[in-house]
Amino acid sequence: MSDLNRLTIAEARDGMRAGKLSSVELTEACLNAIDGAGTLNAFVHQTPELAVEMARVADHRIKAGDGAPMTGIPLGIKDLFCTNGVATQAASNILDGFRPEYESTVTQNLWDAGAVMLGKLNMDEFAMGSSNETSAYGNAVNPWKVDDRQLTPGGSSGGSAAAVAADLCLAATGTDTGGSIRQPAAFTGTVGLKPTYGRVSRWGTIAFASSLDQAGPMTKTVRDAAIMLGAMASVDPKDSTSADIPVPDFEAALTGDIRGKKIGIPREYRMDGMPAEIDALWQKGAEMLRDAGAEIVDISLPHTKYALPAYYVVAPAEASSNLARYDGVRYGRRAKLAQGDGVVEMYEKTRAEGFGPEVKRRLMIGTYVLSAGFYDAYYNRARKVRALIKRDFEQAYAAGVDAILTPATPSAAFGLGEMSGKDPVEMYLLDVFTVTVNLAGLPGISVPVGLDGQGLPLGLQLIGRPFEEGDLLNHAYVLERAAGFAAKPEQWW
Ligand SMILES: NC(=O)C[C@H](N)C(=O)O
Repeated sequence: MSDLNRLTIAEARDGMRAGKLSSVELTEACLNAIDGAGTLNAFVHQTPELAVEMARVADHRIKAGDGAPMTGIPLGIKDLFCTNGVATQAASNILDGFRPEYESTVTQNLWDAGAVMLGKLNMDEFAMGSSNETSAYGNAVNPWKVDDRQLTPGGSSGGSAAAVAADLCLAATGTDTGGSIRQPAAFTGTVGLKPTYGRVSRWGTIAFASSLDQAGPMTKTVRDAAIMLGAMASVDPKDSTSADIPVPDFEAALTGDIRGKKIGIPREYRMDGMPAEIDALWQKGAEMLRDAGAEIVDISLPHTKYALPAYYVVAPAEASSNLARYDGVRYGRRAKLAQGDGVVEMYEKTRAEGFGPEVKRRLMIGTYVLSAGFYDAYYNRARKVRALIKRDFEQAYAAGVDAILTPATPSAAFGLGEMSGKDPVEMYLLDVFTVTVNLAGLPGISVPVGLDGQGLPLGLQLIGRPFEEGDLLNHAYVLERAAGFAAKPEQWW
């Protein structure tokens, strides 16, 4: 079989179980694809020897009849997950040289299930950004391209999205604080699932904004997202926000039957100036779900317009606290000091040269909104707005809505460099459809549904009830099948 790297998780799993291919063959196909894709700058640290070793173990396990659904599946890991002995930098210079002495719960769960690590994936620095351009490694590149215009794969999990879209791995891990899984998935024609807050352990995942961060799968299909979430999720005593709710079989929830389900279309998401293409795609998506037997209802989420400002207060506030630990003493880089420099100069110089401009901007915003005179005016007010946003969703679900359909992004992927130099708020506006879901702690999934006029992928977002990822995935599965999105980027790299 050639092009094994193009397989989905489900196809590879079934092939390995049937003895038609081995994990070593699959892993080697991915390693070759990675070698040929340097221009995409998706993988930033590779672990080829470890990968082949893990694949060998997986093959033995499958032969012994001890395989799990993820056994032998080669994955890319976002650079935000701590991996024991393997460089982990959160795409920041301040973590240059950091090799964790422990494994994040998410990656440990994946390795326990028999998955294979290919290496670490590019991202925005500390997951702050929507274009991958804040990465200390330089940005990853979207495998989709129009003429000679190179495009962003989105962010912050842009390396993960690029790697999955270009078939460098079968799937990848991502994290999502305000849209970092769903937006890059939409920009690359892949599937990205942000689980309910608390479904997946945050232990060992480098923190950005702890009350919003959630890891999830980035895959080629909805079925793969269901399989991979099952392996990533766990009840973890090491994370106090891990929910004590058993992990069900998400794949079994993919019945393809959504007859009688109620899908909400929130009127506040129909923004002024929304491109006609996005609006048309949204309507088409609603029709697909209606044709599958669901009832489409108009709903109101009245506090939506306050979500972005609330997010860009809460997230930087939490980041300023979380990133205080990078002081040149405990992790990664320490600045060169001059004669007579004391500990304060060491902190200052290390942080000044270690953090990039976007991270510094957020740390300053965060410190400001938490400072004595402004705490009530900004931080407390944002927390109250957050509670109202959460209540909007609760009311919709209490009224019988099963899932909510919205666009995933306000546009298709934009050109690299097109946003830089502009007001940073323009980039923040791209998160308009996704941040509400993090503020409310809900599960959300981006599904590729169509192409824009230039031939670039566009995604729709489905938002589900808390801890009902199975039902959400089933809605996404129906949408995926109806849309029949089969386009792939032409290989130019
Ligand atoms: N981390 C994320 O979810 C991405 C979001 N655009 C942010 O910069 O905060």
